[in-house]
Amino acid sequence: MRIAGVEMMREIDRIAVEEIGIPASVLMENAAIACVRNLDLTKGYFVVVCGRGNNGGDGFAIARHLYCMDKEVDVFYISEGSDYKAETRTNFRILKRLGVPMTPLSGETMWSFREALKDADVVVDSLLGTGVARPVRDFLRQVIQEININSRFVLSVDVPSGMNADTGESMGQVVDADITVTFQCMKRGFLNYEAMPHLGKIAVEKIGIPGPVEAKAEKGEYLTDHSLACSLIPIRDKTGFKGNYGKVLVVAGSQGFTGAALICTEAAISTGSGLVTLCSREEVFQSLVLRLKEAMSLHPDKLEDGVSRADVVVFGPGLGNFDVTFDMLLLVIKSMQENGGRSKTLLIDADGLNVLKDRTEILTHLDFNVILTPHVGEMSRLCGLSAEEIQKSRIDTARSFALEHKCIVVLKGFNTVVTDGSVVYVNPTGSSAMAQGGMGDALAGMIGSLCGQGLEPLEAAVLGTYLHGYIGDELAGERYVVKASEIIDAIPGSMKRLQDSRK
Ligand SMILES: NC(=O)C1=CN([C@@H]2O[C@H](COP(=O)(O)OP(=O)(O)OC[C@H]3O[C@@H](n4cnc5c(N)ncnc54)[C@H](O)[C@@H]3O)[C@@H](O)[C@H]2O)[C@@H](O)CC1
Ligand SMILES: [K+]
Repeated sequence: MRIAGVEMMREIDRIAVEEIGIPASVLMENAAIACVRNLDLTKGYFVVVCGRGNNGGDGFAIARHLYCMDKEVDVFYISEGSDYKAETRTNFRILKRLGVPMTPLSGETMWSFREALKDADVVVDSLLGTGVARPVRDFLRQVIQEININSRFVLSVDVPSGMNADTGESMGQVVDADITVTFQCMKRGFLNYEAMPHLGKIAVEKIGIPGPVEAKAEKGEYLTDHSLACSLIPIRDKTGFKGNYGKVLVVAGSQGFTGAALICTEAAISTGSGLVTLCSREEVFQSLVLRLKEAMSLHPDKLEDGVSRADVVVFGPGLGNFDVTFDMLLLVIKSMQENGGRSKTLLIDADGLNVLKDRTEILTHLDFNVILTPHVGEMSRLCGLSAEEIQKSRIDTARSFALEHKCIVVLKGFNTVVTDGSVVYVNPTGSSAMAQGGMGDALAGMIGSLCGQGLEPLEAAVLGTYLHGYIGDELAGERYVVKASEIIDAIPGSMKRLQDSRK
């Protein structure tokens, strides 16, 4: 599914109407029907609050549909504007002629508006959509406050009124929706954490604009679809043997952090790697060897040999933020440059990222694929921006870092951003039930494993993140929190189910 900002939505609309010839009134009608589909029609009394733009026009059309269904509907509108666009005016006039109760909002009608909001089973918010162009002040601000204080359940049409659909920021006052029915594409601003409390559940509804029209205006930003993730799961050949499914070398684990090494290694095995080897720091090597079953072990003295044999190196979980970790990373990089280059992938996670602070230039001229999997704190150390700055612009931060350093960035957190600098996939799965130590180690092992099984690094990162969160969501249905080891146990079953579901 594509992600769009305001300018892209306008362009999609323009192409659909002007170049393809789809009447704007058809789009508005489809938008209204899509909203009605998301309303609880067992309810009887609806209040629709309409602004002056086409968002308001959607609201007038929604009110008509509800009226046709014999629902009790009250429409409140900002004012009868001579500036209505044609489709909005048409829908306004139809309602007038039908005799649907319509009240212009003003100081005098505020009392009856408030009472209607309190009585309504559902309030439809179509005051402002993507066209919010200036700070929300004075009267409109008061109208939004009344909606927030008095409503039982609010459906926002396209965008919670007062929210900037590009940034997710409040323009002064924002409607608190229970559900936001947004049209055609996921709005970019909805992915900012600041926006989330206002959005409620998000339903992205097509309104009759064909995919190729969207594609003409697109900016290479997508939400990972379930169907895309399912299609990426590698098909295992009946005659395949372990050598076909990738040799993954995990370089992980030091004193106090042996769990990270084991989790990462086990995750790679459970995701389907043919051969997984763990190389740990000397002081924990012996104890870790005893705990490995399917995986092999490699003494750190043999690191170079191990790298030369591996297809993928996952470097960093639990290695410690020490000079020796940086030295090991340099050794890995040198060995990968000398042995195989292009066909190999290096995934750097956790302490592998921490030791890159102020040294990221070493990533820029490598012959092989590099994937970085930072959480926001690690990203902050890598790029020098504060955590707050990054959280406000997660997509842009990840994208520009990936472009500059010629690598793939997986910026973890809710709505993990996966990008190679050219395209962006935002991951919709996962939740704070997964916010525990070890989760990132599991993700690193999963992505590394998928690279070794032949997926392009970007595909591996997209699928790995999706799967990781998807399994977490499945488990969180029955648990307060989900442990990394539970994710690992569930990987093979979930991959099989998802793969079978595409048949
Ligand atoms: N393909 C599309 O893009 C479609 C868009 N539709 C709807 O059209 C909406 C966009 O319509 P518009 O561009 O007319 O924009 P809006 O309806 O979002 O708002 C524009 C109106 O609000 C006023 N306004 C803006 N900021 C204000 C503020 N802070 N305080 C007071 N008034 C303010 C403007 O002067 C203008 O009259 C979408 O959100 C969607 O709901 C649908 O009708 C279907 C098709
Ligand atoms: K709205």
